[in-house]
This record gives sequence, C-alpha cells and structure tokens, in this order.
Amino acid sequence: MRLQLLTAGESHGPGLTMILEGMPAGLPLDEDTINRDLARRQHGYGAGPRMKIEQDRARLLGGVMDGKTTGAPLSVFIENRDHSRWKDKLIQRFTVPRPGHADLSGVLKYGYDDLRPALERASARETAARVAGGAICRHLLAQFGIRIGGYVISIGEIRADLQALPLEERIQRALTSEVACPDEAAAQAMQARIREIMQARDTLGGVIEAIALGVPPGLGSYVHWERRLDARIAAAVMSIPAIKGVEIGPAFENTTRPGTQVHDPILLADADLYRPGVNSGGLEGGITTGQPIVVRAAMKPIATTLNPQRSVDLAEGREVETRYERSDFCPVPRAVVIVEAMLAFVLADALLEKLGGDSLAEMLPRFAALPRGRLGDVHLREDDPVFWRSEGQA
Ligand SMILES: Cc1cc2nc3c(=O)[nH]c(=O)nc-3n(C[C@H](O)[C@H](O)[C@H](O)COP(=O)(O)O)c2cc1C
Ligand SMILES: C=C(O[C@@H]1CC(C(=O)O)=C[C@@H](OP(=O)(O)O)[C@H]1O)C(=O)O
Repeated sequence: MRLQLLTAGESHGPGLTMILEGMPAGLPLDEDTINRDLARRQHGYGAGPRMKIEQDRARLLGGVMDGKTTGAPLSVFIENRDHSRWKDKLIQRFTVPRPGHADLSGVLKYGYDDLRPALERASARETAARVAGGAICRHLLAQFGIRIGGYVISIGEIRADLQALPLEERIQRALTSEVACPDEAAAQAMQARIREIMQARDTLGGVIEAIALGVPPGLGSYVHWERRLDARIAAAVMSIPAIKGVEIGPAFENTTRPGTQVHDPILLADADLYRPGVNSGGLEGGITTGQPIVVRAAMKPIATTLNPQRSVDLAEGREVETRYERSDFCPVPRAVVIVEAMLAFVLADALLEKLGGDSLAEMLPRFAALPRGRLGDVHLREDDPVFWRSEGQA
C-alpha cells in the first residue's frame, strides 16, 4: 500500500481532520477541487436537518505550496458548524442504544458510561473527511484520464432501468437528480417513496453503483490475497457506515446464469483485443482488465427511526422504546460520492503502486508507456522479441 488516509474528529466536535499520506509532488490542488465533492455529499433527497446546518468547506492546511502538492502529507480540516450550538450546553446522557447503530457494540467494547462517545465517532459525519481525501485521489486519477462516477440504482423496492444508458451518461444524469438516479421515471418514484417513508416515520436503504472509466489493465495482482484489487475495493467500500454488501459487477445476478452467458468474451476488433460487456466488473484475477470498473454497494435502512424500536435503558436496566434524535431518513443519494471516494482512494493507491515515482512528472510518462490491453501488448508469438520461454520448454 502506497497511500494512507487517516481521519480524526467527532460528529459534534469542533471539526474533522483528514491526512492523506503518499501523494506525489507536483499535483495542482486547491480547496475548490475538494469542496465540489463535499457539497455533493450534503445534497440529496432524504437527508435530515443536520445537512441544512453544515456547509462543508475544506481548509487545506498541509502538503501544498504555490498551488501544488509537495509530496508531504496532505492535511484538510472541515469545520462542524453544529458544534457551536452544543458546545456550552449540558448534554443529557444517552442510555438507550439504537438497534442497528454502534451504540451498544461501542459501549460494550470501550466501557464508556454514556453511549455518546460511540455515536460521535461511529457517525457518518466522518465520511466528510474521507470524501475530502477521495476528491484529491480523484483529482490525481483525472491527470491520467481516469474518471469516477456513481449513481443510485435502487431505493427500497424501486429499481432504475439503466440497461440502455451508456455509463458516461449515467454519471452525468445522476449529477442533476435529487436522488442521484439517472433513470428519470425511477428517480421520481424513488423520491415519492422516500417521502412516504418519512411520513411513515421510518427509514429506507438502497443500492449504489460506482464506476471508473479509463482505468488501464494491470492494476492489482493475484499473487497474494491482500493484493487482489477486487478485495481491496470491497473492503474500502464496506467500511462506509451502513454499507452491508459489496458486489463487483452484477455478481449476485451472475450466479443465476450459466457461465457461457456471464463471462465477457475476448474478441478481435480491427485486429485488436476487445471485451464487450462488463459482467466481470472490470476485474479478473484481482487485476484490472482495462474495462470499466463497476462496484455496487448495498446500504441498509439506517438505525434512527421516528417510530420507536425495542431496546433497553442500560442505566435503568429495563426494556424501553428507543428515543428519537435528529437523523437522516434515506441517506442513499448523498452516499454516492462516498462510494466514489473509497473507489478513488483504492485506484489511486493501485496506480501509485504500479507507476512508482515521487512526482506527477515522473508518473506521466510511465503511464503513457503502460500496455493498454492490445494484441500487440501480449508476447505469446514465438517470433516476438520479448517472448518469455520457461526453461525446459520446447
Ligand atoms: C451518509 C450517511 C449518513 C448516515 N446518517 C445516519 C443517520 O442520520 N442516522 C443513523 O442512525 N445512521 C446514519 N448512518 C448510518 C450509521 O452511521 C451507521 O449505521 C452506524 O455507524 C453503524 O455502522 P454500521 O451500520 O456500518 O454497522 C449514515 C450513514 C451514511 C453513510
Ligand atoms: C452529520 C452527518 O451525518 C450524520 C450521520 C449520522 C450517523 O449516525 O451516522 C447521524 C446524523 O447526525 P446528527 O444526529 O448530528 O444529525 C447525520 O446527520 C454528515 O453526513 O455530515
């Protein structure tokens, strides 16, 4: 692993800190590049009142001089505006854990006398810092023509029909949709469904798809388990709060069809290799194939519901109903950019591994020289100058 992304800070503390270590020198970087993604994370139908209070802005505090990265760790600070509303108030102890949140598991693990420290750090407020790091990774990838986007493919039982829509267009359309869904009819139905669930005092989950375009073949490896790029992507995406399932391509749907209908054929077009379809999700043997990368993330309905759920007051030792505190209803649309951020981080890490180098200037020519998955990039013909013959092979 070349890159490291660390975050610190509580949901209602003064703010969040992000440190990104391992970025090359010479990448032009300003706060606006980060702020664009931060704004996307705050936007989306189904968000709770907190998103009206916060106006996430990045303060770049380290690793950039004269508008370019220096190769030193990058440090970003994001203020929690909500902090000023709480800081001088007496905050009541929180003693009734919400089923599905980290309240009970956190208190069992750390032995707090209040559930608040658990929810403060488990809260998805921390993903603002990750999105800041992801925006920088996305910006690095863009220098090599690699683009990342995402969209919602289902909310509750409502599914988008995206079969006929090119990947590029899906990304663009999602950017202007209130629920980040490129299928307009489905988007309307999703919005209505979220409205319904809010009125029913409940919450709803959904599925997000993130894609990466322009990724070269050869990132990741099968030689050891932790180098398989599909595994690294899955772990990074699964680390997002409330994400409980990750697929590479349509993995679960692929299980319902025979192999001959699943695997993307290897064809020749104009005497060059060509892979139609993306059933592989762009990865074979833990290595990128040069096709688009397609990742899906399943988000559970969040834990905090206006309708009470059964729990126990841990201070009083008796069964009670949960007590509601301000919350999102369906944060699936605004979680799209978080999935993108985690994908961007893993791909930037894999690209740095592949290319090495301390500066962007060193990396660019190395990238230009990478094999692109053409027939001429493989050396299986015996008259090829780089034909590799194992000893004893006839
Ligand atoms: C963008 C986003 C917003 C979230 N908002 C809430 C929320 O308002 N209320 C809540 O109970 N959970 C919310 N969650 C989910 C909790 O943070 C998560 O369920 C909790 O940390 C427990 O972790 P786990 O669900 O991964 O086990 C949100 C998650 C994300 C990604
Ligand atoms: C603050 C954010 O999301 C929060 C994530 C969250 C949770 O439990 O995960 C609970 C809510 O916090 P609060 O109780 O302060 O309203 C969300 O608003 C954010 O995304 O920036």
